[in-house]
Amino acid sequence: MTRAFRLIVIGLFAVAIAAVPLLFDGFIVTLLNYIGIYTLITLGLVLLTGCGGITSFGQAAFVGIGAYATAYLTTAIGWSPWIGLLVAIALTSFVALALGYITLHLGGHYLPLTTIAWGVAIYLSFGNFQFLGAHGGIGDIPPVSLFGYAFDEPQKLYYIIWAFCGVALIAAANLLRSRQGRAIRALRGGKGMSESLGIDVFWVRLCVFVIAAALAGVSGWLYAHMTRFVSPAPFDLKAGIEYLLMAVLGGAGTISGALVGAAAVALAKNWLQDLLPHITSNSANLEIVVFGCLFILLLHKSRSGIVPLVRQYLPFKTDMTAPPAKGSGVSLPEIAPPGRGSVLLNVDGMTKRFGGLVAVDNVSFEVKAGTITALIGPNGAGKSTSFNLITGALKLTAGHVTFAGRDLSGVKPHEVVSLGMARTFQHVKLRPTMTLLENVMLGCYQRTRSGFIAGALKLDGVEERAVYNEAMRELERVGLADKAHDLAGNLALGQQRVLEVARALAAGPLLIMLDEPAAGLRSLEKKALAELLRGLRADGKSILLVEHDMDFVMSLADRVVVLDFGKKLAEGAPAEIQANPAVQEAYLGSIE
Ligand SMILES: Nc1ncnc2c1ncn2[C@@H]1O[C@H](COP(=O)(O)OP(=O)(O)OP(=O)(O)O)[C@@H](O)[C@H]1O
Repeated sequence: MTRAFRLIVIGLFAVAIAAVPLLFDGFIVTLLNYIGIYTLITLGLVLLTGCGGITSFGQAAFVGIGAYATAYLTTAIGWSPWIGLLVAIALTSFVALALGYITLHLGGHYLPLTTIAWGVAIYLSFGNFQFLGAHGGIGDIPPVSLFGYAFDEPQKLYYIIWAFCGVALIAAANLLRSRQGRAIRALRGGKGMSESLGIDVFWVRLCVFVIAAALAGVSGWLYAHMTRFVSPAPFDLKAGIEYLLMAVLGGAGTISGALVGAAAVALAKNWLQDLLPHITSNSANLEIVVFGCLFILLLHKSRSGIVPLVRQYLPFKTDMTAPPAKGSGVSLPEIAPPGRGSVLLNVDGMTKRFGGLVAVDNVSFEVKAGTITALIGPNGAGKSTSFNLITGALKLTAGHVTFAGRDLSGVKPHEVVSLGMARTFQHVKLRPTMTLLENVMLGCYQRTRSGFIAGALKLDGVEERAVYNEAMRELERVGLADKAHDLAGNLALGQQRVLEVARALAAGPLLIMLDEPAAGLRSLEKKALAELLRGLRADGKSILLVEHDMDFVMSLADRVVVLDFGKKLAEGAPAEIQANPAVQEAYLGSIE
């Protein structure tokens, strides 16, 4: 979708929204008010669950905190609802910060389970605090007013609700296109991939968790001043599940999905509330059953939700990538390369035990600046484990790794890339739903600084242009520039490996660590890759590679280190290694 077309769509949507209270009755306006309030909560879940992969059943509790905060302050203390808004945002953010700090390091299904636990705990607390009116709740909440004008009717508050929605939708869309937005979208690729790009996974997860909670808090504030009454019931676990359903139904990874999902569930609920009493006297329970069936149907038909399903049939594609850069006055910071031939990486007595298994046993070697070093050996020899130890993805049991003169013990995995070390993986780790360009732009993460606010407010234009230019340069270098706007998931495996190399290069590394880069490549592609690596060496880059294709290795490497059963078996120039009887027996003989 072109920028102009997108602006026209947004403009028409804004005009339509603005006209509604003038054209429709109170019932429709109230329904739209609820849709707007739900959209804010769902938008948080789009960022948190759809993009960041963190499933939360507890968002209703944050809505409750926002609602109760303003209800209490405006009724018991008599403060302005606008102060109530600030406190609602601050309180939900603070509670999210505390809960996130304690729980977000958990993986798998443990984290969603904790969201149920704290969601229920917060909901139950509302009913137990006397100063919050216990189960009776708080009534007589004043309306929001601005310069003496009270937004005391649904038709009036409608504009406030949709103004908040509009700002939040645009800010979230900007955020997802920015540096930190790409980091959020990378989270689903796993910790190993994100950390290798320099992303502090815990910190990004915490930030997106707080943003989602703050959006729920704002929604709670709007809810309190719309209904003018709060009680615990609307903030229970069932509501939390419904919000999650909205996000999944709309399209959990899409901004417009928040609006579509919120509208779909609100309309369906409304329709069911009219219909079900004709069928049963216990319509509330049947409503849940119908929702459950709809959910199952959706997961069968389109797991990614309504928006991605509809998008397949649209005549244009949406592209999250920054527009082509105009002007080239900015460039990303480079790390000064060490003198050619100086020791860049020193591995000394590196050892790793997994229980009783010694996967890497007292291995030592060096990589000199401007050279290609290959790490070879039979399956299970400890090559990938060595990579993970050097990059900090695994902790050493014993030994030292020194890079560019710095001892890496104590350096966190996501900090290593900023020292000038970038890597690829034996099993390719890309984001298949992001374009090639976005995947490579992710590689620039550590060379840039824009934060969440800069991204949401689009204050990062200069840096984004530089990132775009750098990513295109690396895609051209590896021969994938013509596919820059395609999805990475549509590439053949060989090309995905090459894309990973481009992403590693975008980090501006001194040392590029390639784990089986030629696996799955056809012979012409291998030749092109070998040429690329020679070119990088000529530019002063150092390369450490693990590879099973011996023709590829021997024609390329300056030095070869052979591992066998975790131990270093031999080290030398390719010709020496090929002539080494021990290596012949342990490895080279067996692969011919
Ligand atoms: N996380 C882990 N826990 C336990 N054992 C592991 C772990 N990772 C690797 N190993 C074991 O360590 C040994 C070395 O594995 P590694 O993957 O480093 O070998 P490799 O040389 O890269 O092999 P390949 O060429 O097949 O990739 C193997 O015996 C493997 O089973």
